[in-house]
Amino acid sequence: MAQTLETFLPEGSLKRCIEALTEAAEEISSLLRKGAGLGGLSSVNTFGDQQLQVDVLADQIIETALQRSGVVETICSEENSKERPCGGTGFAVAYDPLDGSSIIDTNFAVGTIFGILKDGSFIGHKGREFVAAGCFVYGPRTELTFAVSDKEYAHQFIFIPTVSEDSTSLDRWKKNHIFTAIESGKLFAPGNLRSTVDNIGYQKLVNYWMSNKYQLRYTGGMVPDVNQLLIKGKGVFCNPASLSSPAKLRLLFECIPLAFLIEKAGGRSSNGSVSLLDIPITGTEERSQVCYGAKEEVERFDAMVGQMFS
Ligand SMILES: O=P(O)(O)OC[C@H]1O[C@](O)(COP(=O)(O)O)[C@@H](O)[C@@H]1O
Repeated sequence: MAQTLETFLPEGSLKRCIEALTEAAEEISSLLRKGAGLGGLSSVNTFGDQQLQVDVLADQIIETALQRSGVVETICSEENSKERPCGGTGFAVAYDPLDGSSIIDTNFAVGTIFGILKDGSFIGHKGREFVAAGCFVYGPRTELTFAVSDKEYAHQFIFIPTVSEDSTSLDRWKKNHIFTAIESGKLFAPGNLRSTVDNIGYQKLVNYWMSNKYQLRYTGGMVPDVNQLLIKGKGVFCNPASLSSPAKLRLLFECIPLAFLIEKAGGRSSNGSVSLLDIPITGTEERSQVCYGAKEEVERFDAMVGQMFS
């Protein structure tokens, strides 16, 4: 019988926190499948992005679930980046409620990204201190891919909406993968390609991938595009910056949690010079260029793109 999240996580506050996130993800997943909230809102988030109704809905669903858990002291999100009380004790949780706003209308896979720290604030900490991080993928299947600090590797669970008398909500999440390595392999997911106009290092790197017949696999959704590196066990994802196309990805809500996942699965992460897990968190609104993938691929990114424009 497949292991479930119920038996994978030891009893305790982290299990309660992950359970709250799964309950929210189940609700968001059903919202998306019903096509709810696709319309734009007049409001913008703290990063100045126009918000979709479903962005704000997902943000509220996660906030409510974390409040109900009683184990979360502080939350902040891409839709509302200010750290704010969550009424519980124990963790600080940072999240991007719905990553891929620009591709929801095209019905591509999107996701929720989260990072958990055992403290009341993220400020002054680093991603390497997180106790757990990961993402929910809302594609043909709804899946959770995450890692915890006191367990090896990264793990994936698929949501099977079964209801039986003696099962808990976490029993609906069945183990379907363990990720132990990300090797070199010819798969590339090149974000912010328009920055190749004035980022010559990135231009040369893209030419390298193409002249070495790398396979292009890019949807424009960070969650499915990074998650594929774990599933395929190979390749490279990047979203570099340039003067004309500055960094857009949010360090705390997107870059660090996915770096935690990739590095637990044996891959590497970088901002062009250091691991994203070694960048001190000085605020909740920082952006960064990113690269994730096999050791060799990330080293090539650092050598050819580096940190010129971030
Ligand atoms: O269009 P680009 O520059 O390739 O960047 C796409 C990136 O921006 C994002 O859409 C940003 O995410 P949001 O949808 O949360 O704003 C990522 O999912 C994706 O990887």
